[in-house]
Formats: sequence, C-alpha cells, structure tokens
Amino acid sequence: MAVTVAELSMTYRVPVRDTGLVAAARALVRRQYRDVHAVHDISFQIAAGQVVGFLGRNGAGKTTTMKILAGILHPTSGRVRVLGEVPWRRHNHYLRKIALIRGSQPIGDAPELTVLDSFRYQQVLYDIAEPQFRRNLAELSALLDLDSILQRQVRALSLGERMRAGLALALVYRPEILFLDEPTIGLDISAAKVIRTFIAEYSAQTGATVLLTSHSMADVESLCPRLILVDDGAIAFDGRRDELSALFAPAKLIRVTVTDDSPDLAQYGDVLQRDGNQWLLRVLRDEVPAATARILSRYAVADLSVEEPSLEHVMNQAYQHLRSS
Ligand SMILES: Nc1ncnc2c1ncn2[C@@H]1O[C@H](COP(=O)(O)OP(=O)(O)OP(=O)(O)O)[C@@H](O)[C@H]1O
Repeated sequence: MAVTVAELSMTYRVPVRDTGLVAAARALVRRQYRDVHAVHDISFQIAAGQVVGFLGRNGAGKTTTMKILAGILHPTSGRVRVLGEVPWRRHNHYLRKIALIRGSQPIGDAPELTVLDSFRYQQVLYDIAEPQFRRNLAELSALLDLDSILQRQVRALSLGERMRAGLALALVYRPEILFLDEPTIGLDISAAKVIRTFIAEYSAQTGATVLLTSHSMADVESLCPRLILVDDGAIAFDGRRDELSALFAPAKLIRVTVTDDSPDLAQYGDVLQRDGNQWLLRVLRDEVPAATARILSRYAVADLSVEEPSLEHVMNQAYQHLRSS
C-alpha cells in the first residue's frame, strides 16, 4: 500500500476568550483553551497508482489529514505509513518522494531568475542527478507546454504561465505521491482544464499515487474513480463514484424524445423538464428497466438515454443527508 492510515485523530488546542478589554486583559494572565477535534479515528488505505478524491464540506478535516500525510503536522493519535515511512519524521528521502501542492502555486519566489534557473535551483535543492533532471524536465515541459518560457524571466510571465511553471517546479524531482489540495482553486475554466489533464497524464505516465481535495466536481469527476468523503472529521463514505450515487441519489434520469402527439410520460417518473417532445424524467433506480421497456413498447421513441445524476447533485444530496443525520 502506498498510504495506510489507521485510527488517525487530530485535535487542535485553540485559545478562546470573551470579547472586550477586560476579557483581553484577563486572557493575558490566564489563558483558556478549547479543543477542536478536526479529525477523529479515520482509517483508509490507498494502493500505489490510485487517484483518490478526498471530499467533504468546509472544515470537514481534509487539509488537516493532508498535512499529516505530508509530514507537516504531528497527529494526536493514530498510525500512518506513506511509502512505508512515518511522515512527520520528515526524513529527507521521504520528502523527496512526496509533494504537497496547495492551491495553484504559481512560480514567483525569485522573479528575476529565468524559469530554467528556478528549475536548476530546485535541482540543487533536491539533489537531482543531471540525466534524471533533464528527463524529468523534458517530460514536464511536454505535458505543460513549457519550452517557449524556459528562458524567460519569471517576472515577465502571465499568471497562467507562472502557474504551469510552478506546477512543474513542484514536481521536477518526480514525487511518487501527490497530495493536491484544491489544485484548481481560483483558475479560469481553461487553466483548470490544463491542470486536470496534466494530473491525469502525470499519474498515468509516472504511476504516481494522487490524493486530491477539490470543491470542483469537474476535477473530481474527471480524475477520481474512488472517492473518500469526510464529514465532521470522520469518514462518511469510501468507494466508487457509482456506489456514492446509488447511496445518496436513489434516482436516475431518463432522457427521451418521442414522435407521438401529446404522450403522457409523467406516469413513469418525475418530470424534471419538458421541451416539446423531449422529456427528462427522474426515475428510481430499481424502476428504470421497467419504465424504459414500457416507454419503448408504447411510444414511437426517436431517442432514449439513461443517465446518472451529476456528481454535483449527488454530493449535494450527500451533504444534505449528512447535515440532517
Ligand atoms: N491550525 C488550526 N488551529 C485550530 N483549528 C484548526 C486549525 N486548522 C484547522 N482547524 C480546524 O479544524 C477543522 C478542520 O479544518 P480543515 O482545514 O482540515 O478542513 P477542510 O476540510 O480542509 O476545510 P476546507 O474545505 O474549508 O478547506 C476546522 O474546524 C478548522 O477550523
């Protein structure tokens, strides 16, 4: 297993005080604290090469878990092994095998340098042998279309170019595990698509394991066959996307176009949309085979398709369910 997490818990101790000057003065002498249980008792495993979506509402505990896996935080309790290592020991050889990327992380620490100089600096920092460096850079340049900007100064790049270079810079030592925390946050549609395509190709080409948090369902839908849903610091679901749909969205959609005059398709399901002879029906999963068979036998059907509800709808249902339970 690339990642093993067992009974992991993380409690933050945060200072609290009442509002007002008196309370502020009192807090100087006697501080009071409150425990925030960000993550409690979570367990999961990820096999090498898997791309897993780590989802949940704001404050569910995703970033905290990622930070523990990346060795930034020491958990309160639990057992974690990533590539056989204990992350928070932060051994050099461990840190060279992983990357934690938060947000889109555009290149820019040294704006006077050229992009290639920045890569060279990273090469020294991560002690990457020359042949491997050249190979990795060539691969990343091809995937992220960097050839034309390698010789340019970082300060003169557009945001999109800095973002592509920043991503390549974070991966030039070819990490085996990527912890990606909202990698497309704040990006426009086409920039987000570049990142998504890149993540898929990087993982397919290098066999990297990816754990991805994102509130963008487009990211999750296109990249993650497996989803782990955290809620209030605990795991609420771990499985395939279709299993999540079946659990939280018990209906499918039937899209049908008929050529008959005024047929009454409302008897087969909830009518979500009707545009002339085109109907969109919501039908319970178990009833879909019988409903489609009846529609096909009774009407002149020009077109019929059965669709899964969108992931956005499924997640919305899941969050509503979790909020009320
Ligand atoms: N450094 C910290 N000190 C105290 N509490 C914290 C700290 N970091 C996070 N928390 C709390 O821990 C809980 C989980 O936070 P976390 O950032 O892991 O959530 P998240 O799922 O990543 O949320 P989001 O989707 O909003 O980024 C929240 O209640 C948060 O307020």
